Amino acid sequence: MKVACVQLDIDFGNPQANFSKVEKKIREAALLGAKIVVLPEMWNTAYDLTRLNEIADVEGEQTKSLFKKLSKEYQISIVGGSVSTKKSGEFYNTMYVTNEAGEIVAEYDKAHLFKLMDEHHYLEAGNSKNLFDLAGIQMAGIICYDLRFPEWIRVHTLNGAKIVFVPAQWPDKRIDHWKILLQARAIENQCFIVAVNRVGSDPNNSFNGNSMIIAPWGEVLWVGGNEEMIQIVDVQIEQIEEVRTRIPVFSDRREELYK
Ligand SMILES: O=C(O)CCC(=O)C(=O)O
Repeated sequence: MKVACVQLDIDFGNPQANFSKVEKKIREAALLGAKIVVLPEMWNTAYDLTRLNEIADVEGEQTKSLFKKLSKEYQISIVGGSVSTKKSGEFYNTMYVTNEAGEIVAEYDKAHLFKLMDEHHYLEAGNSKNLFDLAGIQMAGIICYDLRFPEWIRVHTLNGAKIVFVPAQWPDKRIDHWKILLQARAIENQCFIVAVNRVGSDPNNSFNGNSMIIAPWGEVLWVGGNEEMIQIVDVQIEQIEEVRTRIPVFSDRREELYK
């Protein structure tokens, strides 16, 4: 399964520029042969939180319509990173996912809001899991800070997720945490992790990419540099079964001890 990570810079508070860049990048990834295209977090506005009322995507309509159009045109799935949305008058950090038929198969609001970047002052937290099926394979998506909650990823892999997507705007000053946590989540859950971070900077932070694709044994299949790039990796789903047979972590769990 060919998965494309689209690592990009984001124009602060300028959805128009970001929509046109993202459309171009998705087209480019599709023409390179990707079957699943993955974007970073809050790519429509970046963290311009004080202006969300003007710039957030109302009911996610612009995002959904772009993804549906491109998914149908190229028969690709899009794991749409996330966008800032305004839904029923409240603001969210929302991931949309489309399948190859151009149907929306997931809508997820970031569950753990990141106080260090003021999300809790401006956004509402989501309360639902994010499991979806693409090409007959169960997958899951979390967003950035959600990565620091191993139980949140575990609940998704216990429900069958074989690939966990992690779009982010993870600042360079904590990039070591990002890399170590991503690798740990892949090893402990014996699943693929596909993580896409942004590059560039905003008024408060700078971002150095390091997007990653990690195999269920923990091997880093690809790590991005510090600039915009599209990378396609062929993810071999059958590796999961091999790893889970070699070390049967899921059947060795002692659920009764974990309360
Ligand atoms: O947990 C971190 O260090 C970064 C999290 C973050 O930047 C976010 O959730 O937007």
